[in-house]
Amino acid sequence: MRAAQASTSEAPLIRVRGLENRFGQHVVHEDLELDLYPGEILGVVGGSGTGKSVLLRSIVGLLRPRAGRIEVFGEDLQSLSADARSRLERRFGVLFQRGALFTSLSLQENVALPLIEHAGLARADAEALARVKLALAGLPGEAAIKYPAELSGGMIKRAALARALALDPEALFLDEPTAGLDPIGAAAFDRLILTLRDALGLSVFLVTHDLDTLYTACDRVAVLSRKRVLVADRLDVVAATDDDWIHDYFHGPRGRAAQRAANPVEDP
Ligand SMILES: Nc1ncnc2c1ncn2[C@@H]1O[C@H](COP(=O)(O)OP(=O)(O)OP(=O)(O)O)[C@@H](O)[C@H]1O
Repeated sequence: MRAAQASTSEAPLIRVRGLENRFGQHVVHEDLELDLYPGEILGVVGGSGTGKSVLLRSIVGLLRPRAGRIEVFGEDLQSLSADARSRLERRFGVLFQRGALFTSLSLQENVALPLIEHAGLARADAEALARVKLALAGLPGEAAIKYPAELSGGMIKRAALARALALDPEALFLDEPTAGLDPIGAAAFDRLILTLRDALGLSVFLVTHDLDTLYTACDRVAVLSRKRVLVADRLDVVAATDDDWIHDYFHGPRGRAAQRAANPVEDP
């Protein structure tokens, strides 16, 4: 397993306390607690429908929780004015599950858009910077003028990542970034996230079902279950937690294979 980069002794970058989310009678989160520390890659896992995406959307300000407190960079999200909130939200980069690129725009136009809208750059400057971001996300130069429909799933993810990086965020939120990628593409994406975190000092909140991602990229893992975070800790601690879902997930055939791949010499 990789060494943890984050210092959990520092003040958290994001602090969630007493979070409650519900849709009608359906309670998704109740008294949920979670921290994201500076420089860490936090993997967020849980069964389907346990509220991983809802948690992500609450933290980035796309969903107003029913109750609770979300502190981001030391500020209480709910008590900020709309302007202050919008300034704060620009310090996040978000990669949504399906990439959410504009299909009628080329990749460089997609990535340039936040630079024009939020940073006030002229189009030519924004597109030049967009090409740098696309390269940072591992795309070849000729991809810049392509349209999303012309790209593979892996390239779309990279373009969406480039857009999430457009405004030089301090924290990156990724919703199932390797879903739909083949294993080689997924492994390359995991390495890219690690490289970017190390190079740019990002803190990363990463929703995933991908066990390989947990083993190769994450410093800590948070498990969502029964409306809250059941445990958030290093992977070995989480995997040893006494809980049926955790046991099935980490110690089933896929979990064992991911662990073997991550620790080939430790396996008998
Ligand atoms: N806008 C909404 N209106 C009503 N219910 C919603 C809404 N968004 C999410 N939900 C419900 O909240 C629950 C949690 O959804 P969420 O998408 O966060 O799950 P998840 O853990 O990310 O699942 P998956 O792993 O399948 O992506 C689900 O039961 C979902 O149907």
